[in-house]
Amino acid sequence: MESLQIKGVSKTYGKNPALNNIHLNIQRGMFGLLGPNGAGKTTLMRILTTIIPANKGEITFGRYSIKQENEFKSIVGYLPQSFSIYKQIKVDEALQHIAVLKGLKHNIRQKVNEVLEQVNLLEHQHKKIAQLSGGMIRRVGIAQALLGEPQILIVDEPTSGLDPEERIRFRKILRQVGNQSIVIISTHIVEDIETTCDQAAIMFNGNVLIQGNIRDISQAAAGKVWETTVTPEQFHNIPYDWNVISSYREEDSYRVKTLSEIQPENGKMLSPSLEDGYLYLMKREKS
Ligand SMILES: Nc1ncnc2c1ncn2[C@@H]1O[C@H](COP(=O)(O)OP(=O)(O)OP(=O)(O)O)[C@@H](O)[C@H]1O
Repeated sequence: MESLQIKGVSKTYGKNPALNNIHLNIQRGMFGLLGPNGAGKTTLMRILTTIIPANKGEITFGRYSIKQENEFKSIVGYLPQSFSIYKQIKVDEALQHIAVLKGLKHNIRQKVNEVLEQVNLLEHQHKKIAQLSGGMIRRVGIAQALLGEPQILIVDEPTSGLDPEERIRFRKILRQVGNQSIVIISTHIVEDIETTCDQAAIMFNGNVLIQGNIRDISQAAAGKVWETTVTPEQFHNIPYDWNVISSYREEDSYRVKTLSEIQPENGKMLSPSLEDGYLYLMKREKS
């Protein structure tokens, strides 16, 4: 099975480095790119979509190389975070127009219907974009990215701004696409990755800190996640260096989850989640 191979990719803006010698090997399925603002995720996605060139490195997918820009572009679909579309046009007309711009020549109406079906918008095809909710517009965004049957689909901040129901629906659509193609989602919402992805990479300051399956990344925090039960008074005076990740209110106490190299008093060790692994790696990099 072909994989997307990113080898030694670097990018600077003027003198400022944005990506430092990135290596990633991405297989079919859902792949998460996780990192805080400024980590370099958008830069990497813009390189993959050939919007900007890398300064160094190689990117290939089977016989396709990013050096043959137009050919490579034809196998990539992209939904940018800032996807917007003219509001006074109907859904099907908008997609037919985009299909032509993408260079599709035959059976355009049928191909538009297929992608509308994939994103559950077939019944809304004759509505104007202005009549759709934010979540539905985002699904139109996925539909346009799917035109041309890309082998690699890249989605930036897939669920930001969506309500919980639409978020779940959107993740489901991405997972369906991930059965046949590579889907790369870039986000700082850990839950998006935890609920949809098989594999992920964590980026920070232009570097890949770790790549692997979700469990492996979670394990970065193994032996460092603790749960302690405290009184309300103790809870309100928790020192900053406890590194509280989350807390749950019980009837007359609080359960507090913390990140620590050493066992806190009465601390019970927990098995780490992806968020714990991510927070641990961030803390390690920043200290
Ligand atoms: N067009 C640009 N010109 C100059 N510097 C840029 C440009 N785009 C990004 N950068 C810088 O490159 C670095 C990586 O930014 P990038 O947008 O790729 O990160 P990100 O992980 O996508 O962050 P965010 O989640 O905020 O979009 C940052 O230091 C950013 O300031």
